[in-house]
Amino acid sequence: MFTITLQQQGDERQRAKWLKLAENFSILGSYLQTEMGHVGLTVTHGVVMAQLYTQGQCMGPHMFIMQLRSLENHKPLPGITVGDIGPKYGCNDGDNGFVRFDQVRIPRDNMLMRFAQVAEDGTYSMVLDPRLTYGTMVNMRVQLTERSNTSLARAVTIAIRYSCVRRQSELTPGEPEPQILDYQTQQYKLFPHLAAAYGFWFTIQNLEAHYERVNSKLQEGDTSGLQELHALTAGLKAYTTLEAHQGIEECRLACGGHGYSHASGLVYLLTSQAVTVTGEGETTVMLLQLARYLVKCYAKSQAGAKLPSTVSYLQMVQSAAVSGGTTRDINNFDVLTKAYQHRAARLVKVATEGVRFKVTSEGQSEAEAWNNSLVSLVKCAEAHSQFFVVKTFVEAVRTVDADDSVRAVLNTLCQLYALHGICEHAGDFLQDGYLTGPDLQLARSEMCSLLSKVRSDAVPLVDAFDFPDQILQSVLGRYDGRVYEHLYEWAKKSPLNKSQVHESYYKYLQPFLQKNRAKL
Ligand SMILES: CCCCCCC/C=C/C(=O)SCCNC(=O)CCNC(=O)[C@H](O)C(C)(C)COP(=O)(O)OP(=O)(O)OC[C@H]1O[C@@H](n2cnc3c(N)ncnc32)[C@H](O)[C@@H]1OP(=O)(O)O
Ligand SMILES: Cc1cc2nc3c(=O)[nH]c(=O)nc-3n(C[C@H](O)[C@H](O)[C@H](O)COP(=O)(O)OP(=O)(O)OC[C@H]3O[C@@H](n4cnc5c(N)ncnc54)[C@H](O)[C@@H]3O)c2cc1C
Repeated sequence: MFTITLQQQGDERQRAKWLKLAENFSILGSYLQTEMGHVGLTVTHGVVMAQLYTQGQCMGPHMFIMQLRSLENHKPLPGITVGDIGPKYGCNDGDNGFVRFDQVRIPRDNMLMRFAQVAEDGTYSMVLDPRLTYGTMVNMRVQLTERSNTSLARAVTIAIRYSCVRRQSELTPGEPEPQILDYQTQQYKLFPHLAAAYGFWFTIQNLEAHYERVNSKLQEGDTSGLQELHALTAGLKAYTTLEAHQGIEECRLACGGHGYSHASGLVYLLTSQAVTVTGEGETTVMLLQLARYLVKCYAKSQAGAKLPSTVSYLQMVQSAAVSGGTTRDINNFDVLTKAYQHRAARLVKVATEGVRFKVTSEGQSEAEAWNNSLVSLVKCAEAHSQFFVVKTFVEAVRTVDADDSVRAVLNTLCQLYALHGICEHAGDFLQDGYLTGPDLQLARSEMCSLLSKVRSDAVPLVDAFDFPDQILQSVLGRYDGRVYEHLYEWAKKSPLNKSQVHESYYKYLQPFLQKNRAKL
């Protein structure tokens, strides 16, 4: 973060001034908060998040428009050093840069003053909640959740289509090689991600509606929903971006050797997904923002306060003895939702009590206790986010406007998503005896039955995402399935194939080979 000292001048007609310039592209902007921003070669201006000092006091982070380059010749302005940061893991079409400010002064007018203002005499005043300054990040986190799901859906489309084209080995001796999608392991790799893509889609509808509700209240000056929204978006951003990233990598691996080629389209998807895991708030940092909120809410509920809707379940932490102990209908949506609710509530309780115990019984400071509880805090935030997805998915398949056959397929996907999560995080559900060993055994075998149920609908389910080939950009995931002809065509386009004998042969290989042969 940067530190800005304001020069006292300017007025408040900011929107009229800046929006006019931005909207007709007279200036190009970047967001400069953390240590890698889009400022390299293109932009003329940046919105800098910096500590505001006025009348000798630090008022915390605020946003300022900084002109970085001359509008005449694009050269950096005095005191500003700006440039490109060099090649990255992905997103190399993005213009990420570095910038350094040395004794740069800006007019007071350049401070974005919607939520907090500095008067000409330096007096600071705050409108509404200072945390509104972070609002852009909330919006971007909703967008990244949406974007991640699109990327995951693209990856499963590619991998499932290719798995119907690719035939390998013998399933039944003497029979033709099966499509690799008929192998249970291939289904186990791909179908939970297909289910997640559908579950996340419904979750995003819910999240966007929640965002719109809070945002319209904010327009009226009501900030009461801000913290719940921030926590929810931070958690879902962290959870879905990472799940999508891991899902895309699994899809890539499931395509064997061709998954390693750029022709698959999966390499691009993977590297561009990686930025969503880190950008706009790194996963652990985001989960800890949510955990902070969950811990506060749990404490409030213990004191008898009513909680907002997405965390109201924390008021009902059950003991396993009340609810667990018998084998149950593990496919039932109520059973599944309650299991996830119990897991999340229990892990929030464990994390909160862990922090408290360290302070009260071990004499640790609040900060030490928090740091020594980070692993369980992250875990409870993950569990909360996954519970939100399961609950939303279940509600959506129960209420979706669809005919019975479509609803049946969605039911199967929802059960698969929830059962797969239980098998993956079995320890969380078993630890306090809420689910039992026999429950888990049943969950695993039901999950495997669901895999073969999804098999017959897998291709229509990915076709329903409706990605045209031009968007999918994948030889493996072509709608017409003509993978091998087009892999050959794709390979032929490599610049190294322009001539039958590459120029490097004459320059390096021929002399090398001739020298060796002469020694024989
Ligand atoms: C082509 C692919 C597309 C991908 C593009 C990717 C491009 C990437 C762009 C970027 O990355 S832009 C930079 C984005 N930067 C971040 O996301 C930083 C992440 N860090 C945070 O968000 C931190 O929380 C913070 C905002 C830096 C604040 O940290 P700090 O330690 O100062 O404050 P805290 O003590 O954690 O929180 C104080 C208070 O504020 C509340 N809060 C925090 N964030 C928000 C928010 N977004 N909305 C509302 N409220 C927020 C937090 O809950 C605390 O509240 P209380 O507990 O005190 O009530
Ligand atoms: C391609 C790309 C584009 C970007 N574009 C922009 C942009 O346009 N504008 C902009 O402002 N920024 C941009 N960023 C920066 C991005 O916002 C940050 O990289 C991101 O928020 C993570 O912060 P960091 O890099 O400081 O990581 P760090 O915070 O240094 O994280 C490194 C490690 O430390 C851990 N860690 C950090 N803090 C804590 C904590 N409190 N508790 C526990 N563990 C912690 C993290 O979990 C992580 O494991 C971009 C990043 C990328 C990759």
